[in-house]
Amino acid sequence: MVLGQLGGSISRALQQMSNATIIDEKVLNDCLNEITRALLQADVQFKLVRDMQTNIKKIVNLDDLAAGHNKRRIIQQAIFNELCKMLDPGKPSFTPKKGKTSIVMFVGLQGSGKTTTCTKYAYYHQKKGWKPALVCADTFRAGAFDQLKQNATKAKIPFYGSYMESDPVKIAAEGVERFKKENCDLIIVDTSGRHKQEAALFEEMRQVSEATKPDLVIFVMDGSIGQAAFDQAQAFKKIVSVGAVIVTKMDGHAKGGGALSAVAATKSPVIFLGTGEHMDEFEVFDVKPFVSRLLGMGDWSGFMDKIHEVVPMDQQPELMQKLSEGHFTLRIMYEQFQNILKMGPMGQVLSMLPGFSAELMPKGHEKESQAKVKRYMTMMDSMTNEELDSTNPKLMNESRIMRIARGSGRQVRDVMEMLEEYKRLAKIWGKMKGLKIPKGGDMSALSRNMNAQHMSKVLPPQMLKQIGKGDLSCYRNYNIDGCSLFSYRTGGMGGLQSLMKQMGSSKDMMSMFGKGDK
Ligand SMILES: Nc1nc2c(ncn2[C@@H]2O[C@H](COP(=O)(O)OP(=O)(O)OP(=O)(O)O)[C@@H](O)[C@H]2O)c(=O)[nH]1
Repeated sequence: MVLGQLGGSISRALQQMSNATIIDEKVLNDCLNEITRALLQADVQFKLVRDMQTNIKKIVNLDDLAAGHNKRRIIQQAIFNELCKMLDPGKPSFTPKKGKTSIVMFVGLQGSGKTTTCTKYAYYHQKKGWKPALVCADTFRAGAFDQLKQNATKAKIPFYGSYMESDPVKIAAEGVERFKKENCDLIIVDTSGRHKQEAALFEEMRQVSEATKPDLVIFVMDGSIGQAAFDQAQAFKKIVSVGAVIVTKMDGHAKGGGALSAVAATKSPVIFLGTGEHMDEFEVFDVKPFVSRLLGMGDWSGFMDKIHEVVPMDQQPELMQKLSEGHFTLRIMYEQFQNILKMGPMGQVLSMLPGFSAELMPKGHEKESQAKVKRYMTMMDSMTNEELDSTNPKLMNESRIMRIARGSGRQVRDVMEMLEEYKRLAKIWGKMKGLKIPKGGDMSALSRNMNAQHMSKVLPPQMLKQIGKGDLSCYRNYNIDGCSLFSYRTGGMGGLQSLMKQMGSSKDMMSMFGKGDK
């Protein structure tokens, strides 16, 4: 994702500034010019970038800063604030309430990903216990209704549309009426898209809006449209009251800067990002953690949320209990591998950690790591329950190893390698023995109290050392190996502690850049 490149360029500019012995006007200007270049390359509108530069210069008056002030921190904070300001229109969008009927209308150009996003939006809410429904008021594109019907059926979401009726306004009104009667709490109306901004599309859109009286109009924008984003978003805003933006295709070549422009044009917040064609490739958009990640400052809370997301809540206390008793079995390793695969691209997850940006993660290694994890899991699929649940290393004798190799179509040495990995991990996890589990198994309490010591258990010692040195270049070559991911949970406090010192305590950092400790 090109947005990763933007983050990388901004982090590098900040890093270069930090390397300078004295921070004077020239160093500040060089840093700002570098950031300006990066933003323009990412398709952020020129005026926005220029305003940002002027604002930062106004805030950071080097002459006024008394000696002893941490100029780097002040500059970094100013850049952080300005980027947040660009993405935060100052007022939140209308938020539908579960159990109370809300009508949400989707608008956007043809191919922006409206229909796909409608289903993702419905699916996201359905998973959270809502009763969503989809109405297809796109009568312009022949396959639109079929597409929506197919997606909705897959996700078991009720839908409404017609092959015969050609009046989108009539369909929209009928669909909304029907689902109101059925007590759906989130009625989503998909509208037609056209090649470009044309009068007929806008008139139709206005009429659909008038007939359905949406509580929220979401403008769906293809993240790769670049500089055109501002005008396009503004044109839609003039006709219907756009209240929120969803930027799609952020997984592809999207430069992402268009998102910033769309916010400025519609004065509406980005609420989600589309990150793939699949139903669950949909991320809630949160300004501060997003900018933190862009600047390579990490997003602790996002990282922990991701972990909570993939380790089922009901498994967390049980897992911790077993680990605290010193029981690390092959089954636990298997379940952990499953969780890792669910976590999604490693680069994306690691970009939530301070010092990382998605760009710094070598792409090629992700596939390799995943293939290795999958290979290990295939071998474990050929094991008996007794083997999976045992903590006795002697159980795995020669004949069992040969049987597993045969059963999984792998070589004996592959099975040996997997068992070696298990032993290594068992040793590491053995250190969890005696861990105090929060009362009632409340794992979120554990993560809320996250500090340097906890983080040191999830990061590899080499990485901690490099983070401490502030040397990000190493990540280009850092061999992210799916299996050594587990070794991230061991040792190496020094680096992280010094990082924390540089940035203030983790608590400071979270309240400054993220959601903060609750
Ligand atoms: N990679 C990627 N593809 C996406 C994403 N969102 C949508 N798409 C794809 O973009 C294409 C167009 O998406 P649609 O949902 O049909 O777009 P639309 O805006 O409804 O199009 P019209 O109905 O013609 O206006 C499809 O191939 C989708 O699979 C995304 O976040 N990432």
